[in-house]
Amino acid sequence: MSDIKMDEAHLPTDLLELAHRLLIAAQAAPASEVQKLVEAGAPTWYQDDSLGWSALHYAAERKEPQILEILLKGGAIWNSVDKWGRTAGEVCISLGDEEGWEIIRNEGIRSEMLHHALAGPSSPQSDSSTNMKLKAEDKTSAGDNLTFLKSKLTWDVGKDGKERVLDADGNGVMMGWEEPLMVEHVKLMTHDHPNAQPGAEGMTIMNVGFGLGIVDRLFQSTQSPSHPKPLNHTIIEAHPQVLQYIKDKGVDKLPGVRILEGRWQDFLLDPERLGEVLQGTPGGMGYDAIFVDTFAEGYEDLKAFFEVLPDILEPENGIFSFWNGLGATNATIYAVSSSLAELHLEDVGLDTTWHDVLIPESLREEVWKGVRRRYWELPGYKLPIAKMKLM
Ligand SMILES: C[S@@+](CC[C@H](N)C(=O)[O-])C[C@H]1O[C@@H](n2cnc3c(N)ncnc32)[C@H](O)[C@@H]1O
Repeated sequence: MSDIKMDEAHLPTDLLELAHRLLIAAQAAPASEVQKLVEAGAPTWYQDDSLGWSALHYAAERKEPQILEILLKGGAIWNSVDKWGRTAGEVCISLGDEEGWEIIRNEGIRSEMLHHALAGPSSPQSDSSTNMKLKAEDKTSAGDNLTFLKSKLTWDVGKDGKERVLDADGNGVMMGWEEPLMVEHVKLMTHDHPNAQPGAEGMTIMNVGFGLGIVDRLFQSTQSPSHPKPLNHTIIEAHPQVLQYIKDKGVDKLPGVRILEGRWQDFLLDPERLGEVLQGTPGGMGYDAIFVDTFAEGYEDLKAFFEVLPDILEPENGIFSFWNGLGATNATIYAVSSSLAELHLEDVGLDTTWHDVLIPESLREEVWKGVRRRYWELPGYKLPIAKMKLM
C-alpha cells in the first residue's frame, strides 16, 4: 500500500498551490480543467489533511470516469489510502460505480504487472514504495519470514472457541475460522481427480505450511470405504515448534506421510534437492495436488513459488491452489492481487479458475479478540484452482 503522503512543508509553494487547485477541481470542475492542471504539473499523488483523500478519491465520489482516467494517466496512485484505509476504488464500490471501480482496478493490474516486468526475476527486494506491499500482515515477525521462523509460537483457543496459533507478537498465524475455506480448497482439489476415484491408487499431495494441520487432516480424510487415501502426502514445514507439534501428534507416522523439514525455498529453489521432493510422486512426474499457505511471506515469494510449479506439478491432471489472503484488508487491493496472481500463473503455463466463497465467520468480533491485527476484512474469499494449460 502506498504511504506517499508528503508533508506540506516539503512542497514548494507553487506546487502546493497546484495540488490544492487540483483537489478542488477534482471535486467540481469540468474534465478539461483537471486536464489543464495535470499538464501544468499539479501533483496527482497529493492527499489532503482532513480525510487523506487524493484527487482520485474526489473524482471517484463524482462518478466521473473521464476524470479518473486523466488523473491516472497523470500519475495518480491507484492504491493510495485515506485515513480509514480506503482506496478510491472503495469509494466507487460504496457508490455502486462499477465502471469507475474497473478503471482503478485495471490501472492497479497494469501498474503492478509493469512493476514486476521491470523488476526482473522475482526477488523479495523488488517492492517499491508506490507498489503493493502484499504481506500477510505487516512489520514485526509477521513481515519477515526468517524472523517469524525464529519466533516463539503459542497455541490457544480464541474467544470464538476455535483453535489458533499466534506468533510472539500476537499475530494470527493460523486461525480456526479458516477451516471452512480449507474444506473448500480440499474439495475442489480432490473431488474430480482421477486418482481420488473409487479403485484408483490415491493422489500424491504436497502441502506447504502445516500450521494447525487443518488442510492435512482434510487431505487425509478424503478417503472413504470406496475412495483411496493419498498415495503420498508430503508436507514441507519450517518452524521448529510446528515440526515438534507434528511429531507430538504423530502426523509423521501416518502411512504415506513424509515431512520435509525446512523452508520450501530450501527444497524447491535448489535444483539438487528437487529430486528428493519429487520422490513422493510415481516416476518423479510431479504431484497431483499442491497447496501452499505459509506465513510472513509476500507476493514476491508467492510468485517465486509459481515459477517452480512446472517442475513439480503433474502436467496432465495436477491441481494447484494457494491460500489467497494477500491484500485481504481492502477489496480493491485484493482484486488486483488476485488478478496479478492469475496473470503470473498464466506466464508459467497455468489456467486459473476462481471460486467465490462467503465467509461471514471472519467478520465476527470475537474471532479477532487477542489478535494483534485483523488480517481479513472482506465478506468473500476468492479461491483459486489452477491447472497446466492444455497444449
Ligand atoms: C497459515 S499456516 C498454514 C495453515 C494450514 N494450511 C492449515 O490448514 O492449518 C502457515 C505455516 O507455514 C509455515 N511456514 C512459514 N514460512 C514457511 C516457509 N518459508 N517454508 C515452509 N513453511 C513455512 C509456518 O510455520 C506455519 O506452520
